[in-house]
Amino acid sequence: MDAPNLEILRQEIDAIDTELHGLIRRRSEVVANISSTKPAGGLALRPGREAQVLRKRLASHDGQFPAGAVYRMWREMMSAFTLIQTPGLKIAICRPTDQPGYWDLARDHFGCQIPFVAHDTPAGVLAAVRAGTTTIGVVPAPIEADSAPWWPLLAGKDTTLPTVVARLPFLSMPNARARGISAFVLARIDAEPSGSDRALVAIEAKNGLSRDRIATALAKAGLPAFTSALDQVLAGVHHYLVEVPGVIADEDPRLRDLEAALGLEKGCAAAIGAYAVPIDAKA
Ligand SMILES: C=C(O[C@@H]1C=C(C(=O)O)C=C[C@H]1O)C(=O)O
Repeated sequence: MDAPNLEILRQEIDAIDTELHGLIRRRSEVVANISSTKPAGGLALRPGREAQVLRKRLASHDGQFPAGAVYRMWREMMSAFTLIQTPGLKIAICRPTDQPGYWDLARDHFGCQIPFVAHDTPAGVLAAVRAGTTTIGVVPAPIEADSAPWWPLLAGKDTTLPTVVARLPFLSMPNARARGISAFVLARIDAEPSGSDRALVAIEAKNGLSRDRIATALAKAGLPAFTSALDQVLAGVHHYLVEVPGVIADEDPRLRDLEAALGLEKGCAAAIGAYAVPIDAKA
């Protein structure tokens, strides 16, 4: 068999690149049309839709080119399109100097175009997100050992409080620093369903609640069984973070039934957001 003609093959690559580039510019025009339907001055981010786009790409991918590279190309593209639609968009990241891994998580997700601002604490990120509508926050995922957890604060009623809208990594990257860590994305928009999601419910109680008691109350309220739960005692008050399948709006009447089933006052159970189940979590 004759050796492949490099000149011809490279001409083919050039033709493919021209086509790909043209498609990206065409996609940009479609995004501009979508953008014109969105309210001005807001955050043009649709995390549920983005998760659907990515799941579709990864489900239909095969061949030698790494799925992670496809994923990152789409993340770069979608983040640039979010930036084009959202003047003033910024990412506030909790990135203590000794934990660079969170920066990698945020960059793998939000790409290289959106300005990033580093903060030392989740409280700093939360303040930045609350200061305007176009700052998205990235904070470490909750852990039980945390002495100053950020998530109980999201249960408040203040309109500047953000919700959890995504969990990172959606797909982990092989060369990210500190693999195994996760982060939550906070934004001042409502969480939206992607088809496979986890809703976060924060519960505040004066007295401790057992996992069994919470499980029974969830069932009584017609809510799904929890997939994870963690607790924290802050200034003598017990806080629980319960994850259940789906997306729950804060006005969902099942939250009021949950409070009743737990013998708590109205407002003690709050939906604080939801995230698309990461690809990694299913593997
Ligand atoms: C294009 C949109 O805006 C953003 C960009 C997206 C994209 O580039 O595919 C998807 C969702 C949004 O975060 C949209 O809302 O569909």
